[in-house]
Amino acid sequence: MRAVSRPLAEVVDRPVDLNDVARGDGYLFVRDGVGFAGRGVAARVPADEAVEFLAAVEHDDRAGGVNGPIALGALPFRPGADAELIVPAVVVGKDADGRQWITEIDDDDVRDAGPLLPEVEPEPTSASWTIEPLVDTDRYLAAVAAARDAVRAGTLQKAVIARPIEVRADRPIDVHTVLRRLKATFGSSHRFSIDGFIGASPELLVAVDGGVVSSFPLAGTTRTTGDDELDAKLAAELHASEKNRIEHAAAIEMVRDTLLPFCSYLDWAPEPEIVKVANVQHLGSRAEGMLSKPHATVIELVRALQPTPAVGGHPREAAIELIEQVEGFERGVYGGTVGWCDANGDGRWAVSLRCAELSDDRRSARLVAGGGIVADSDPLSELAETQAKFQAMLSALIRP
Ligand SMILES: C=C(O[C@@H]1C=C(C(=O)O)C=C[C@H]1O)C(=O)O
Repeated sequence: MRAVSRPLAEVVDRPVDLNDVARGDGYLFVRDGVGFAGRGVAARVPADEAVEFLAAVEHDDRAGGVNGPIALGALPFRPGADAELIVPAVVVGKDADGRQWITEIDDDDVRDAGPLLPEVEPEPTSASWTIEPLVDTDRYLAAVAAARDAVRAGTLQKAVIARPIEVRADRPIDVHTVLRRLKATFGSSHRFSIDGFIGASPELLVAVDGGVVSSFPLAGTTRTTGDDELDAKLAAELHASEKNRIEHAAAIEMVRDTLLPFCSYLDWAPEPEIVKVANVQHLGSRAEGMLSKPHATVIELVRALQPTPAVGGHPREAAIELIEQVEGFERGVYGGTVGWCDANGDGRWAVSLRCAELSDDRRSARLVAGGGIVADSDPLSELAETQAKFQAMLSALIRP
């Protein structure tokens, strides 16, 4: 397989929005205008073989030092689960320095990727909607209580309990329109679209960029209200809350302990910061370090980290066992990770949160949200937290 990369300006003479390249049938992974949009499928490869596969592609880099072909996709919640990544036939990339390029797989048997930009604007149509819990609220509340009791009994330090809902529309959901809305409201979150799996995750699991590794685990949540003064007060309470500090510590300690053996050094912010998105605010702790040489690929780091206690719990095995016993549904890709890698093993992976899985006919979507449970967790407050988290996708999907 061969690939050619060129400056985007050689191909298009107008500004390109990655959401328009991906639209309803392509691939997207972007945050703050930096990332990729792809079209067409050149190959599907097992995630653990993706870096090797890409390294075997002959890359003619006429754009000068760009990533070249990439593989992107989603890995399920369950650790080590098989997953395939997609190598798009055409990829438009944008980096933080403002460079824009296009990489095309130059192969006869690659499926037609269609025009790079849409011929028609998406039409934001209105529809009527129903929303239904897929697990009874009582069952969810009992699951939270069971997790809390397990922590009180000393079996666990923390477990994340989630619940699914289903949104149904009377006409197909237009993914292109939804992606544009997510960009408008959640521009700084990792926005993704992969075969009907769409979302806007605020949480970076891990990124590798030329030997530099970073991670930004989030855990501990409060709401936003639209009133900046009140939001600041809620943020201060979150920062001071013992319960949320315990939830947060479990997540960052695991991420740090997992990354350290791969690193020559790793720096941590001494205090968590507040990460505010449109619907909620979190405690987050940024980490950055240098990988030891020869350095691990981003896929190896993803496999080691995933799931962190931000979505699973601590200890991991006991938490996953409890989750599977009490939650009452299959998580699938929720709580997994979504991202991309290139031939050098660089890449960026977000935790699969604030997301929706669309049905093949795109008339329904499953949304899942959860929260970390510790000894002092209150089931009804946790229910309210999931409702706040659902707002991210609900506000992008539902426009009656
Ligand atoms: C589990 C979710 O979010 C995670 C759990 C958090 C918490 O318990 O406070 C915060 C951010 C995420 O790491 C979700 O959005 O479904």
